[in-house]
Amino acid sequence: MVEKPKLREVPVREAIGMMLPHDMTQILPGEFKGRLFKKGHVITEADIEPLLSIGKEHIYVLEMPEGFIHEEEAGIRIAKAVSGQGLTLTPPYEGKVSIKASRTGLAKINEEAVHALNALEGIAFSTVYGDQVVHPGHTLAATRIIPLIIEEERIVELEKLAKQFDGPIVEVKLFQEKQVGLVTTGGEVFSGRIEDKFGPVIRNKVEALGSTLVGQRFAPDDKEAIEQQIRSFLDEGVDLVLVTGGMSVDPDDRTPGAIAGVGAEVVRYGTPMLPGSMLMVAYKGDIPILGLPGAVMHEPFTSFDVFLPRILAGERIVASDMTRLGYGGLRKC
Ligand SMILES: Nc1nc2c(c(=O)[nH]1)N[C@H]1C(S)=C(S)[C@@H](COP(=O)(O)OP(=O)(O)OC[C@H]3O[C@@H](n4cnc5c(N)ncnc54)[C@H](O)[C@@H]3O)O[C@H]1N2
Ligand code: MOO
Repeated sequence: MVEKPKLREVPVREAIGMMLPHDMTQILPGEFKGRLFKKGHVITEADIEPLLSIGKEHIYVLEMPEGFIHEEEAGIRIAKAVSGQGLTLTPPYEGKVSIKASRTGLAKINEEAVHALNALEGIAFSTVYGDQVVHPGHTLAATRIIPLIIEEERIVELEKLAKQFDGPIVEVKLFQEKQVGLVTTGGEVFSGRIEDKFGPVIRNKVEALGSTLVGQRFAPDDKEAIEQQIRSFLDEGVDLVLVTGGMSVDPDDRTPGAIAGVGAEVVRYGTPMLPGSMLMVAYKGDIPILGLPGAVMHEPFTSFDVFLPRILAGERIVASDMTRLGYGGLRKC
C-alpha cells in the first residue's frame, strides 16, 4: 500500500523560513508568463507581497511520503526513458522537461508509443509531428507529470513500457551524404525557348540536407530520351534520381512512362497532398527515382519536401506513406 501524499497547508504570512515544494508561476496576460519562485526557494518577508499578488494566500509544505517522487525527478526519468540519439534534455522548469535536438537531422517520433505513454494516468508527454527536418535547439517533445508528486511505481511502469517499443520513442536521425542525379524534361526547356527554373530549386533542397547534386541532364518530351538520361545516372551509381516536369495529363507528359520504362518498380503515382499531388515514387532496386511535378518548382513546401528528407535519412518510402498524406495534406490548391 502506498501512502497518500501529505501536503500541509500553511498561510503565506506564517510561511517565512519554509521551503517551496514546486515552482510558482506568474501570468500577466500580454506581459509575462513564467516562474516567479523556484522550487526549493526559502520564503522571506519580502516574498509575502509577491506571493499574495499571484493569489497565494496559502502555500503547501510537502511531506514526501514513502514510495513517491517529485514532479522534477519524474519529468527527468520520463524524458530519459523516451530519448534516443541526437537529443538534449533541459533542466525541469515548472515541472516540465523539454527534449531538444542537439544536431540537424530527421525527427523520428513513434506515434503509437506517444499514445500508449499518455494513456498512463498522470503522464503528459507532448511531441511535435515526426519526419520533419530539425536543427539544434528545436524542441521535439516536452513532458511533465500532472500531479505534484507521483508513485514511483508508475514511472517504473512507464520505463518498462517505453522499452517494449522497437527503438527509441524520440530521436534525431542523421542525413546520409547521397549523390543525386537530376533529369529535367520539357521541350520548351530543352530547346532553350525558356530558362530552366527547376535546377536551382532542387540543388538548394538537396544541398540543404547535406547531399550533392552531381549533375543535371536535359531531355525533350520523348520517353526514350528521358529513359536514356535516367539510365545514364543509374549506370554512374548515383543514390537517387529526380526527374522534373511532364508529370500530368497532357500528351507531352512522358515522365511516369519513362520511369516505369527503365524497369523501376512504381510505389505510387499520385499522392493526396496539395501541392505536389502528381508526384511519383519508384525504385530501381534500392535506388529511388522520383517524378517531380511542376508545383515543386514554385511552391516552398510540397509532397517532395515530405519525402526527400526521409529518403536522404536512408528510409524507403512505401505506398501507405503516400496514401496517408491526405489527412492534413491540403496546404494549398
Ligand atoms: N486537367 C489537369 N490539369 C492539370 C493536372 C491534372 O491532374 N489534370 N495537374 C496539375 C498539376 S498538380 C500540375 S503540378 C501541373 C503540371 O505538372 P507537370 O509536372 O506535368 O508540369 P509540366 O506540364 O511539365 O510544366 C508545367 C509548367 O511548368 C513549366 N516548367 C516545367 N519545367 C520547367 C523548368 N525546368 N523550368 C522552367 N519552367 C518549367 C512548363 O513550361 C509549364 O509552364 O499540371 C496541372 N494541370
Ligand atoms: O502535382 Mo501539382 O505539383 O500538386 O501542383
